[in-house]
Amino acid sequence: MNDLQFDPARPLDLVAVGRLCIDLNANETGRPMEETMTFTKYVGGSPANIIIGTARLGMRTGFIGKLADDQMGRFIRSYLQKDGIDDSQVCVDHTGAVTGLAFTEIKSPQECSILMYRDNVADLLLSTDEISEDYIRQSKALLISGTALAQSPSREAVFLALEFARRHNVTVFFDLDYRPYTWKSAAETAVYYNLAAEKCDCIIGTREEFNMMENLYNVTDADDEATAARWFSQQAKLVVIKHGGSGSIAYTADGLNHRSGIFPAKVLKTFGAGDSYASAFIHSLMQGDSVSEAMRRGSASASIVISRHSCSDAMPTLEELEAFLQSNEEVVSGA
Ligand SMILES: Nc1ncnc2c1ncn2[C@@H]1O[C@H](COP(=O)(O)OP(=O)(O)OP(=O)(O)O)[C@@H](O)[C@H]1O
Ligand SMILES: O=C(O)C[C@@H](O)[C@H](O)C(=O)CO
Repeated sequence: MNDLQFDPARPLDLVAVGRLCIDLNANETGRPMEETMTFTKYVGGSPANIIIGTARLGMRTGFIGKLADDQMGRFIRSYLQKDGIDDSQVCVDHTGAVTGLAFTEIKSPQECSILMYRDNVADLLLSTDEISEDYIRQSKALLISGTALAQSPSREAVFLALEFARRHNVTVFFDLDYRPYTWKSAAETAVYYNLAAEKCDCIIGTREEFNMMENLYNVTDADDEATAARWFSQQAKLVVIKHGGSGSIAYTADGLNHRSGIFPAKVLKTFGAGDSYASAFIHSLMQGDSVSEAMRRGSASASIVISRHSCSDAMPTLEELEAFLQSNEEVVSGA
């Protein structure tokens, strides 16, 4: 059982804060970036992908972020609007900052990588005066994502959003979303991740991301239970540790753990797995499902997205997810 509370009187279900970017995914798969000639453009950035996923599943969503004043920024805004995501708190930079670009290389289903262009990006210029307490208090839940903590002023903006969420009993989900290229040093990264995580109700990350927070370098046998216990001594009521193709494990504050397997997929590329997992997991939990059911749905959504070309556009609708669950079996191997 999890103790997360969602106030039914709030008009919004989930508000995300953080980066809105562009993914340029290689059209020619099975070859290195050097030989890739064409790419397809999609909205990207982990919190953007997650909010798109939850909107597709029927949640009432909003986004707090900053866009570049360029064609890419306008493309992102119109995409959010098309999916019914409230963009009233998405502001526009006027200093000449640019939209972050992620070029993806799909050498094989197992060998995917991302080449980032993130100098002077607009998303990291979100500032505290662009965070509305009144907006945050209208939502049942807030999603934060680690990359927004990498630099000021975005870092302080996220901490202010966290403070407003705490003040108004808005449940906070933290998707760790650790992207090393955005950070200066491992020690600095861990400090800010820990400061944020101690204020969050539900923490979702891969084993490697939790290792980073615990300053465990080159450790292959870290203890999931000890990790969860560390966060239960703070604000957390639910800790989800993902193990890629081996599934995931969630811990609840009552001392129970819940294991999920995977839905075998015809993998096209692995990125986007985490974001699609998070969106269906959060949606399911907020519908009142058990933690185990939420994990099952997260795994199913991940399986759908890794078999498709994009991360955002590939997010399933509720009908697609239900149909997938009807016709596919989860395989549990033990995370
Ligand atoms: N090869 C796979 N086949 C089927 N499902 C998978 C596979 N890899 C991952 N998943 C599903 O996706 C979930 C999240 O995967 P993972 O641990 O790779 O997250 P992540 O590293 O955050 O993803 P991302 O690559 O998007 O950053 C897993 O718990 C699992 O349910
Ligand atoms: O911004 C990034 O780090 C890349 C994302 O845009 C991309 O969609 C992804 O990797 C999803 O997990």
